[in-house]
Amino acid sequence: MPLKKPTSLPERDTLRMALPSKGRMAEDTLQLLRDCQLNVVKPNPRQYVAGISQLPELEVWFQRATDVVRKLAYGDVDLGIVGADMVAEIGAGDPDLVVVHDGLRFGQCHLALGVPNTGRFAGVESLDDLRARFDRAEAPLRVVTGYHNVAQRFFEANGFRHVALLSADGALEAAPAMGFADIILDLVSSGVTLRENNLREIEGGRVMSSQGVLVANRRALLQRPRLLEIVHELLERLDAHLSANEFYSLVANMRGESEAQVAELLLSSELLGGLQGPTISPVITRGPDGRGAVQHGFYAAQVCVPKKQLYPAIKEIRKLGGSGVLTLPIMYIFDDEPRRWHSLLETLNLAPADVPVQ
Ligand SMILES: Nc1ncnc2c1ncn2[C@@H]1O[C@H](COP(=O)(O)OP(=O)(O)OP(=O)(O)O)[C@@H](O)[C@H]1O
Ligand SMILES: O=P(O)(O)OC[C@H]1O[C@H](OP(=O)(O)OP(=O)(O)O)[C@H](O)[C@@H]1O
Ligand SMILES: [Mg+2]
Repeated sequence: MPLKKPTSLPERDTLRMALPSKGRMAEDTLQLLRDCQLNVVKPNPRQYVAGISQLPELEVWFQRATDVVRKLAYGDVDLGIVGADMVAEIGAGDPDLVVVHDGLRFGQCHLALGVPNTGRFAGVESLDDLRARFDRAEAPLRVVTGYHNVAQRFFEANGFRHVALLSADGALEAAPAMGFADIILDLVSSGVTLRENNLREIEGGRVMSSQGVLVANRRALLQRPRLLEIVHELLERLDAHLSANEFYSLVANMRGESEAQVAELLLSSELLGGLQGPTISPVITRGPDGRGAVQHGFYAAQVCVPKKQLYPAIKEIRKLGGSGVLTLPIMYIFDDEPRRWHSLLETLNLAPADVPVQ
């Protein structure tokens, strides 16, 4: 019989965060935290508890992805990092789970139906086709998946009435060829596994997209002293790193009559407006007397551009008379207050004044 969820939080003095112990998310989670200057120190590889020196009151527990969500739901851990797919499957509709950060930009994949290219399913192009031809009481559609809860909701929402959900612990893509199932519902990222197994996605067959998310236990957020402060710090560090990762900082020499005129030139371009407009500085060179002298008609301009727009931005700078463009990575962008912090406070019905954070 399943254990009923306790009505009060387990008593303990420490705060706990669960991270995936193995699989694809494990190393990327640790790397993300390292990128935020948070080093998880694991005394030895077989040990399941670790610490982060910058957050001494937080214990880190390594758990299988499914257990990260279960333990969050029960309040045995207060925070966790896991794929959104796992939250949907294991924690669906649980009011105790609060997604604090919904886009950690790793573990990107989506859950989708995989339908055989050959045989009875060869002509099925869309979910509507699939329902019209294979949702039959006399021969239910056999779907193998590790995501029974997600699958059940998806098929119900899409009007299927005769689906048999089957289980397997891995290599689901082999099941249709083996004759064990008709189609699969599994994670896809590059699509190679589907393709190599003679399966394909169909129109309307995408179930949900997923990436790493930071999740918390709602009651822990409200009742455990210091947890909200730690969450605030995590959100600040994560967003500072994740948003910096999207941009390059460019420094270029620009010809112009004045700072204002150079600024105007740059602002005339959509690409070069920067995050908050460009920064323009005079260029100082050594004069004949050995002292610094302002070089007239020359300015250094600094702008941030999206990484994907790097080359168009450089062409634009040249078009505006710029030269010598230095391209620098940005480590962190600490903005005023993370947008997700405000959303979290709203979710918890708290006012900013209730949570004094530095
Ligand atoms: N191909 C993929 N590309 C990107 N992310 C993925 C991919 N497969 C899985 N993930 C993400 O990683 C999480 C963990 O999956 P993974 O397959 O590494 O572990 P697992 O299947 O839970 O455990 P095990 O290694 O024991 O099978 C998934 O819940 C999902 O969020
Ligand atoms: O679209 P692709 O890039 O090919 O990735 C999809 C595959 O990745 C996952 O399996 P994984 O490699 O984690 O193996 P597993 O079944 O042992 O978990 C998933 O279950 C798919 O089989
Ligand atoms: Mg897997």
